[in-house]
Amino acid sequence: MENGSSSSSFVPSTPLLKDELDIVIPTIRNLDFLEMWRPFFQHYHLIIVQDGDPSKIIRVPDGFDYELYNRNDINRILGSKASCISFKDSACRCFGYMISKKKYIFTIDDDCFVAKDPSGKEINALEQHIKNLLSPSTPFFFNTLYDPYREGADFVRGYPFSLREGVPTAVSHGLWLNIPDYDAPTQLVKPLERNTRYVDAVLTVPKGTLFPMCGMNLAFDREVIGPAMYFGLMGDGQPIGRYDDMWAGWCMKVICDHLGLGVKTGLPYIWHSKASNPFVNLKKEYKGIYWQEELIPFFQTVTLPKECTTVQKCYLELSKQVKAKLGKVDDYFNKLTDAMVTWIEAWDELNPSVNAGTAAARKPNGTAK
Ligand SMILES: O=c1ccn([C@@H]2O[C@H](COP(=O)(O)OP(=O)(O)O[C@H]3O[C@@H](CO)[C@H](O)[C@H]3O)[C@@H](O)[C@H]2O)c(=O)[nH]1
Ligand SMILES: [Mn+2]
Repeated sequence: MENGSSSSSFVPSTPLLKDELDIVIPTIRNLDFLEMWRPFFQHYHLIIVQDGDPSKIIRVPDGFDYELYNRNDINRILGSKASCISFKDSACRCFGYMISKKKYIFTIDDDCFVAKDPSGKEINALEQHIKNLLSPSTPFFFNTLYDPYREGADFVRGYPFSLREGVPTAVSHGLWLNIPDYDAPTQLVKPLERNTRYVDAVLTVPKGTLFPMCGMNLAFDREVIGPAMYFGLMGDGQPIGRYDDMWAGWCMKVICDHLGLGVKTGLPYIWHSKASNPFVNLKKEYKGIYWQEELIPFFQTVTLPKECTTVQKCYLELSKQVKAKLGKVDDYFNKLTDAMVTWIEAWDELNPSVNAGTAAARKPNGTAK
């Protein structure tokens, strides 16, 4: 493991959650992209998860405070439990979630840059994620004026007052201008399509609704939902890739719904600069494209018993249901359920004190059960 830092003469005003948030970056390349993020990131601690060849030297620009973990570090720290951390896939990023000691995580890919809003102003994506996480969500009743807690908005007429307190926000899911996060078939059919549409909105994903969570520009409350953010078994030696964030998003969402926690999507945007190879992506994704026609009905019908009052208990119960109901889809899911259990064991080993997910389950009227 490598630590890096160098003094900076600039004395910043104290950025929001400066000492309570880690930025997790999975990478196989040099991190020159950080230069563009410097004004927004340099006061935060980075956790760099170096994938692929551990002997490769990853260059980190001066002036950032970071810790870097390669595969040798992961194997040394987790021992046999390292088997649950993917290799040669961005799913490795979840090791950064586990090793962090902070309350919040923001994860970003190294081909994501600072985007501009329609006025031409550079978007501080991290600041927007923090705002999203620090304000409540409204999963039980849809507000047609979008985020009611935002400056210049509110709950509209007919919105039940008993629900206006909202619930704690566990996840903030950001979006991307330029290269959209399309699956390989769509990439192949629409190779030149670029996302130029900036939608100035933050929405709560309603309770009971799943969504395709992308890991490119994502933040979450690690103490509330961290153990559910396992990015699965992908990449080297696995029959599937590019479903890491999707798997985590489906598991996370059913657990958030059960515990009465909120998930937001929309702002902030980042500028996604590089389209990965659609043919390589098709090879990684193709099993996922047909498996998910069985996975989605499974997640849509999952129920967790009321005894599942922590994220860990929910996750272990979910792993049992995956084994029982998806093990017959493909033996991969039996391996995945074992890895889900290993992930929780490793999480609890590295984080003995934080008993995540103890947020009281909330009844629809917003009061604890
Ligand atoms: O083997 C690898 C490949 C890449 N990385 C790092 O992961 C991110 C994403 O890589 P990249 O931008 O090349 O790929 P995308 O197709 O754009 O990624 C999106 O698809 C999802 C696939 O799971 C992913 O969550 C999305 O972000 C970069 O930082 C690479 O350096 C890696 O660690 N190992
Ligand atoms: Mn990318």
